[in-house]
Amino acid sequence: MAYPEKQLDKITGTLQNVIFSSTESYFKILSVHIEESTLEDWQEPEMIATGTFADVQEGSVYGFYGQLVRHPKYGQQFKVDHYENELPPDENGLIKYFASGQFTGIGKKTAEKIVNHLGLNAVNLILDDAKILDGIVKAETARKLARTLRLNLGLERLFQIGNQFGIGADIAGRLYDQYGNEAQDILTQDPYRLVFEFDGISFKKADDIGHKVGVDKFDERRMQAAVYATIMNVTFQYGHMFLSHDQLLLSVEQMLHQNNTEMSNQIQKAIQSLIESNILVNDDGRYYAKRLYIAEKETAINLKRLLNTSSPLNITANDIDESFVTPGKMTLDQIQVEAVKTGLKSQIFLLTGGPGTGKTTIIRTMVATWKKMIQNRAKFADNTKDFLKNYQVRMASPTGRAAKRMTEVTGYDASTIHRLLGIADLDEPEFNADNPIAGGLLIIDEASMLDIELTSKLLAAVPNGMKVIIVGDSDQLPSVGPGNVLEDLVSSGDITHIELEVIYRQGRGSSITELATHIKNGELPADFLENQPDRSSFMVNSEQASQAIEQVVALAIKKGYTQDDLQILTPMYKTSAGVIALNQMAQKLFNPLKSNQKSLQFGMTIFRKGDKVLQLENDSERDVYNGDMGKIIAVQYKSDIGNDDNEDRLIIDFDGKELAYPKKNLNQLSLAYATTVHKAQGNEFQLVIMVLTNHFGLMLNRNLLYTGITRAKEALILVGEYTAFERASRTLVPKRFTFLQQRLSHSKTEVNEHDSSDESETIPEKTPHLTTTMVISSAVNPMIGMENITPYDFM
Ligand SMILES: Nc1ncnc2c1ncn2[C@@H]1O[C@H](COP(=O)(O)OP(=O)(O)OP(=O)(O)O)[C@@H](O)[C@H]1O
Repeated sequence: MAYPEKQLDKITGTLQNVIFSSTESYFKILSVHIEESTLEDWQEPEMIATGTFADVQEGSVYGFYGQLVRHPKYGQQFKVDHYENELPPDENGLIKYFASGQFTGIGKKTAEKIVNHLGLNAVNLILDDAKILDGIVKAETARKLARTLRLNLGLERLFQIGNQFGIGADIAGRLYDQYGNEAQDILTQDPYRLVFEFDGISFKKADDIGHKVGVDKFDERRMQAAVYATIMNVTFQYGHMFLSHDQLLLSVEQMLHQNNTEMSNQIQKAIQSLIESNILVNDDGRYYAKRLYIAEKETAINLKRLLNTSSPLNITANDIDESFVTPGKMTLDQIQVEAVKTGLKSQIFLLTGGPGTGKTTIIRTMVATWKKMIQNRAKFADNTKDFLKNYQVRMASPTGRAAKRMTEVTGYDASTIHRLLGIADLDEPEFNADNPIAGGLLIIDEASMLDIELTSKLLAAVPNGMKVIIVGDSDQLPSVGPGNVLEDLVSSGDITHIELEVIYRQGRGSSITELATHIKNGELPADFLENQPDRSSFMVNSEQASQAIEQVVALAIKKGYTQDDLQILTPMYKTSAGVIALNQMAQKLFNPLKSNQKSLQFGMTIFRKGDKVLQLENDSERDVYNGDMGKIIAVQYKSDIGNDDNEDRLIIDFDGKELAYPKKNLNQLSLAYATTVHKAQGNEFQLVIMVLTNHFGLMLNRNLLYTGITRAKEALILVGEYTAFERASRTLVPKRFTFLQQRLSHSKTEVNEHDSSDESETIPEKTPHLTTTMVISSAVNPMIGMENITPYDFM
């Protein structure tokens, strides 16, 4: 195999010592004594080399390929792209190497025999395939020799091979962690296996490698990986639970850029094989990834289980009446009272409503009423303490912020659902069907964010008899992960549901809730462009949007708004009015660079003390989740006193919890002055600046706009193009293909693995992302009423 190499300099030298070795990655800093080099400008006998290295040995000779760079603090050093162990250069040296005693069963004679047969390239030939030693040494000796060579050189080789395939050292290191010495064979002989098993190699990457190593285009491993990757992309990118046969076929053909009869036959064969090997499920024409099928099926089964049990407390209407606690001096309206009473009586209850309709008020009332009721009952229990524990209220939400808010309003502990279930990364939850959570009443808020997999885990851990109250706003964006849980539960009709419609929020923030109601109904209000005490719109064309936002933010700062109060929301990362550009702009305004200020850079982002930051992924172990916002309270360099990470790091405060982010973890963070609407779900801010322009094209939909504006508690400023806002308000988010609703509605027929009842769900024939049609509003003058408006009008 010959793969093209990058043009790099080479230093050959003896490793003198390892100055630094990261404990969590393969990053190392080495001091190298140079024996030979292609660098023209370097005259010193030694050089500092940095990069990703396997278990390198001090005193050994290596060839380092890379470039001379200037580190701002440490001066010139050699940044290593890849390296190789410089094996002895002649036959005598190689014989000595094999006979050195480190290879069991090999003395001088056997070493000579190996080198005579295999020549100077013996090591590489053995690493490629140990069978080459057949007939030269005994099978057992050959096996041990190959094993020791791989232990010594395997990861180094993997780095080199990975480099030739465009796989960086991080991924190569992770491959080695997962597969050990087998990684090299997998990469070069069966790269498609990685699509199924390894998080970090896409189908496209595997296919590039497959192509280079000569895998046939109809090879069944390629076909199966293509089908699997397609279904995973469609479900995890677009939220669908399944595809029809034709959608799946069409999407795979599109991914492979080929649609002829032969290809179509091979894809269908691959679909069949994946079903036989239990990776896909064909559920009456709905093609699921097995794990999603199980999640949907178990969600339905657990909901039915819970619906069919009753609380041992046997709560009556009278019990609730006697314990009813109204929060503060408020008088709940009839439907709110009914929601509290029905909710506490039902085994499972759904409460939905837009902003300001009293969902939190009802949670407060329910919790207070439940607490009183349980305390009354506890008087008659054998063991009061146990009784109170067994019937305690549990509260959780998909995000940390929402959980914190629940705690604040109810005075009861709430947590993220991950925390409630004890989900640590990749492991099974600590609480599950065999080890259920304790309590008598479970309240889940922000349920629009529930995806099917989290819901399935949650419901499995709910014991029989525990009441479940699910609260959310079904007009918000659906969950990031697959499924459409809240809407499916509502439309199943099998679960008691009350929708709150009257908006109670008054004063500041109230015209925002009115606007939300209009948008929910698919229209912009007639007064959209008129300034309200709590809402204003600033219509500019897309090129002017970022400048307009800059002016608005500058003015907000003058008026005393802090970075915690203000949030810029935009649909996408790129474009001049996207997250990345707006963050850079807002950072300059909120946290301008001071001279000699410490900072850490990751990609294009420079983090410094005082910056508002966003966590981009779930880290259950540290209890910090995708969408959590924090503030950088310190930037610590490696040499700083008190830095026990031994590398540069940030200290971030997430609502009172301080976490360290060494440099290698900075990929989990971004600045958070501006975020996507998706990332802001579950969070609320005093002032929201919402940006929509027609550049955001297919992202413009009603749920996105609705979710964005309802993040604003006190004031909302809309910036962008009127037509974009109008288009968003008229465009429904594409429907997700799910079957939870039908599985629930068909509760009379047992849902099981072979369920093939005659559900008459019609599956749209084409994949939605391929055919999404947008309902674009009729022409409206974008500058209506804009003549005299300046940013001053908006504050
Ligand atoms: N029946 C009522 N009478 C008077 N005020 C009410 C009533 N119900 C709710 N409110 C008030 O309306 C405001 C909004 O209520 P609440 O926060 O419970 O709504 P919500 O649906 O949780 O809103 P959001 O989703 O925006 O947080 C609160 O100030 C609350 O005190």
